[in-house]
Amino acid sequence: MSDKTILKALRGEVQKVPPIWMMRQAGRYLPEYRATRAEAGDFLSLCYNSDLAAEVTLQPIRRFGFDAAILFADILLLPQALGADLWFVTGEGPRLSTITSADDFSGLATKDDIHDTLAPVYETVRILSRELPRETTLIGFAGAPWTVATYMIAGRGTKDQGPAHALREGNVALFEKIIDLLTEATIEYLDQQIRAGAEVVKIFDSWAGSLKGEAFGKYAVEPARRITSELKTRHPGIPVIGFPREAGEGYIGFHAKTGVDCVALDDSVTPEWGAANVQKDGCVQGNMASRHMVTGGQALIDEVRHIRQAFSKGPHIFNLGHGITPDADPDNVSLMIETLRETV
Ligand SMILES: Cc1c2[nH]c(c1CCC(=O)O)Cc1[nH]c(c(CCC(=O)O)c1C)Cc1[nH]c(c(CCC(=O)O)c1C)Cc1[nH]c(c(C)c1CCC(=O)O)C2
Repeated sequence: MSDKTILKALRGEVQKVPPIWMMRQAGRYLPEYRATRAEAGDFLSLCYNSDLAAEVTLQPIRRFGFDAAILFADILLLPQALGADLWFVTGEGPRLSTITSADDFSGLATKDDIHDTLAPVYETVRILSRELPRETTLIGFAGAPWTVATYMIAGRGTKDQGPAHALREGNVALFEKIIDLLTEATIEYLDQQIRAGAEVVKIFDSWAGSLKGEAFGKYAVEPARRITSELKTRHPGIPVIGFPREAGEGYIGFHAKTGVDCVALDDSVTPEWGAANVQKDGCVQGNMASRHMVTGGQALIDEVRHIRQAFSKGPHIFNLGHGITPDADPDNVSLMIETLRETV
């Protein structure tokens, strides 16, 4: 059994000091990231340059000594591998060709055609599994089908995921074909990441919170369950982290319904609520507000201690509730880690 702290937490061990990593830990708040990104040319070129993608993955490990490294890539590389056009508009975010008709859908590739495009990502994973310190866990990831579908249908990020909800209500057959294709392609994508050396995989469902009631069950829970169960059949024991962001009540029972080993919590729930309602079923990850990485000070210190204490009775991986933002101060990241690791 591995003694890596992240893997221990995922096996359900309660540790005196919880392991820590941070969503978007490789990112624009770090000067060394901005330099490597400039060397690559643009964000997508960085994602597909295995040496430079491995380099930016390692930067926050060298600087801060996090317990886990997350593969540097993006959830939108999978739609690109399926044939969608993808580009990033500086200061605005991603743009994609849209999928809103049966014709658009029939132009997409199949789940087995994705690997030529994604081969550099698998190579990044192989480099990282050689170069990471032995105590650091390597996390692979993909977007959840619903979240990826919201970008493919709208062609961009949306506040309320309106276009995806409209398709779900107006043409459920087409909508479900998109979800099925993404579910199957995600299984193949994560399978290859695991073969290349990912020790854990995380499924990012950033827009799960806009699915309510039955729709949450069908399009957030069920795809996560299918992906998790198939990966665990192919790779017995592979730990899976689910992140149905802003699911609220939907977090309750998510471990059991999907089979994930860990549920990542955003900061719209309190750690006390998370401990009582979610951690009782298994490991949780989270959930400090990202703004503390901008504001720092005593409030940051108090909040790290508060979260650590609230989750101290069960398995816990310390993290933010969402990604760190470009305006964050790296010194606040150091302060968070020092505070967490102080003995109490
Ligand atoms: C929705 C989503 C995307 N990408 C991702 C999600 C799900 C998680 C979340 O909700 O944040 C996930 C993601 N994106 C990135 C990673 C790498 C690993 C990590 O450090 O966490 C991961 C896991 C790098 C990235 N992905 C992106 C950046 C910034 C790109 C840059 O360097 O300019 C990084 C480091 C770009 C991106 N990628 C995406 C958007 C909307 C944007 C633009 C917004 C922004 O600029 O922050 C799609």
